[in-house]
Amino acid sequence: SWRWGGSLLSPPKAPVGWKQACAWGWDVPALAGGELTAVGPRSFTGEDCAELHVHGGPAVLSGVLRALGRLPGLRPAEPGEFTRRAFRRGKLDLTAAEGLGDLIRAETEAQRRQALRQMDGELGRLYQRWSKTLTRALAHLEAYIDFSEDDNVEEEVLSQVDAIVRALEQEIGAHLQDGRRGELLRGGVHAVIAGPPNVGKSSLLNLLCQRPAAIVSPVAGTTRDVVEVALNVGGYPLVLSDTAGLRDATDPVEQEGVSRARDRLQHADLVLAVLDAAAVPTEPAGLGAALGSLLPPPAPPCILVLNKADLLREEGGALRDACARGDPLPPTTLLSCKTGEGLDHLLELLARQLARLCGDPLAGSPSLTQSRHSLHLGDCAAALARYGRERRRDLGLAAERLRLARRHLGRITGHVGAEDVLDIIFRDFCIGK
Ligand SMILES: Nc1nc2c(ncn2[C@@H]2O[C@H](COP(=O)(O)OP(=O)(O)OP(=O)(O)O)[C@@H](O)[C@H]2O)c(=O)[nH]1
Ligand SMILES: [Mg+2]
Repeated sequence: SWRWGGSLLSPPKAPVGWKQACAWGWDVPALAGGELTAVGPRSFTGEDCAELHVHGGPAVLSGVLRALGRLPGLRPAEPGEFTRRAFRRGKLDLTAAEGLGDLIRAETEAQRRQALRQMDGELGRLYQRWSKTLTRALAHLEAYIDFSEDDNVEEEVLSQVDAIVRALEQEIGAHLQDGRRGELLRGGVHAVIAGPPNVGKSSLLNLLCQRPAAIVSPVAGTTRDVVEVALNVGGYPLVLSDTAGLRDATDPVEQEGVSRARDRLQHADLVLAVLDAAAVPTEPAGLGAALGSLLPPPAPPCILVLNKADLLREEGGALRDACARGDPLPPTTLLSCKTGEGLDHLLELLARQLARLCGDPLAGSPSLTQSRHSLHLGDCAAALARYGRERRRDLGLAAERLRLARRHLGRITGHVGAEDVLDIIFRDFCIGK
């Protein structure tokens, strides 16, 4: 196959070899004005590949592509075709392919690290290990079913299988309950700026993204639509939404804005609750009550921002003490969107919360990164739980549960037929990879 910069030209049935190209008398190096590398089976796809290294100007690229396209049997690659071929030849499993897709799309350092780890196959190896454990348990169970009557297989084999399945069920359960760390890091933490009208929510959004993304005005009820920006805070991806001020609005358009704000709050991973520093109680209990009336429990993780600190007079000292004391408050900071005072502290609190939500992508066992994985793992855990229930009644049925659990694991890594997901996964790749 021919690999050309960002795209692949390859006939599906009759790969064009280097010798064939030479037989056509096609002087590739001269055409490309650069070097040609033919790689053996140790290439990305596992196939013989040729890479043309040429100058990257658009005219040169389209000229070479046009020339290649005129050769019989050559065609541009489908999106993700390289990776699909690598998968078909067993060079990588589905989780690694997904990791590669994430790596291509990674926008922050932490995302890059997580994707790289997945692409290296760590997540795939974890699921493979579980799959092997299940295969072993299943083999023992089947041996018991087939041979226990001849007394060749001891009764205790059954309790060993039970113990293996229970341990695996627990391990999968713990993996599933990781607070969606991997998914949050992959898709970005969705944080919502919420608070009463006119406290400086839109000013805060603009300050954090360093541009006038949202309209700011002294009129209470200015923001109605949700304004969303994507940010990189300390290497972690943050999707920040500015929302309408929460109040019992009479204007129907503002009412719709408030309803959208509440909807966003319900799905938020993190809330930046903004209050006017000059209009809040100065002791922690009173502050906690003000926050509680804004965000009734169960509230998502939150940072309390007391804005307009530049307008504070003598009450500033007491508020500063309250912020430093914390408990019973969430992480709290004084801020002035006008002067920038307190911004460093807010960014520090934000980075800390993001690190807590997303975790260290390099620490511990690799995180679950896709809802596709959690779906299959959930089904796998459910099958293991049913094994526990059915095992005393019907060993044959219990064995079938283990087979089913193993199939679900196999669908994550692609070792069991997963044709329907293949199209979706590889379609999402950039052309040529
Ligand atoms: N002095 C002072 N004024 C501020 C500060 N932050 C915002 N303001 C002013 O407060 C007013 C309201 O600011 P916005 O950012 O529009 O407030 P909001 O919370 O988005 O308001 P709504 O969209 O109406 O809910 C504007 O006049 C801002 O200039 C601050 O830190 N200090
Ligand atoms: Mg606003």
